[in-house]
Amino acid sequence: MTVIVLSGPIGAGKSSLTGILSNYLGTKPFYESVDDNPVLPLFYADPKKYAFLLQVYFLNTRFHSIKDALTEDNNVLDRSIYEDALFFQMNADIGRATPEEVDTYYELLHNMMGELDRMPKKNPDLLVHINVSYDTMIKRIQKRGRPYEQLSYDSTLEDYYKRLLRYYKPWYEKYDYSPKMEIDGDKYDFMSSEEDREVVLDQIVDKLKEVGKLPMDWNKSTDIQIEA
Ligand SMILES: Nc1ncnc2c1ncn2[C@@H]1O[C@H](COP(=O)(O)OP(=O)(O)O)[C@@H](O)[C@H]1O
Ligand SMILES: Nc1nc2c(ncn2[C@H]2C[C@H](O)[C@@H](COP(=O)(O)O)O2)c(=O)[nH]1
Repeated sequence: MTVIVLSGPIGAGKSSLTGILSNYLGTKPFYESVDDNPVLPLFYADPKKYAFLLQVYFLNTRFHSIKDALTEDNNVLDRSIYEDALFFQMNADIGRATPEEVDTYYELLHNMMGELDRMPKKNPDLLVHINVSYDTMIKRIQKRGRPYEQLSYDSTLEDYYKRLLRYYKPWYEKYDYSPKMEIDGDKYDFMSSEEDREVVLDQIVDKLKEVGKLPMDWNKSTDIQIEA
């Protein structure tokens, strides 16, 4: 069994690369609950009121996905549960959670992570982190077009997104639950350029070989599923 998780800021390309990668490797994609998430639009309309509820919602859905992913066969997840605290801490730091909500959240997170420790497989096999600059992030958010994520919806979103990028750098550096690698999301347009897509997939395949999750002589034409 091999579990790959994607990480990165909003609009970095996680869902897109999850689809491309799982299709390429012949594995199952697991997507974050976004378009069917009833709390997300509420959060963007009134962040202070809904930050805690949204976090509990995401934590719950992420916990479900990761439990499935860690018990099923090979798969790719479009965001890691390890990013959950990054989002909540950032929101708490800008005054969107009470001290009681902060304490309750961390206790809940601790309990849930304790449950994961009891799973036969505790951690993913590889984290693929997509790095993007602020300009790229905004272009992609515009391209995707969710109204409540647009800068025109709320003038404080510029600061929120810039802050999010600042939180991601130390988060990635500290991350040590599994081997990890970075993809340059500014440089590679893996959506429209076949050449760029190949480069990115090659980088991931090379890393999977390096960490012993693909045979060294694997190539797509051999059509072998990633190794248990
Ligand atoms: N590397 C890329 N090059 C060009 N467009 C991209 C790239 N990655 C994602 N996109 C586009 O940006 C938007 C956001 O991508 P998405 O995969 O939803 O990001 P995330 O899941 O990280 O929030 C989508 O419209 C997608 O087509
Ligand atoms: N406050 C939080 N917001 C979150 C969290 N995880 C995702 N999100 C938001 C950000 C986007 O608006 C949307 C989808 O995220 P993508 O990165 O997939 O575009 O949901 C979170 O934990 N807390």
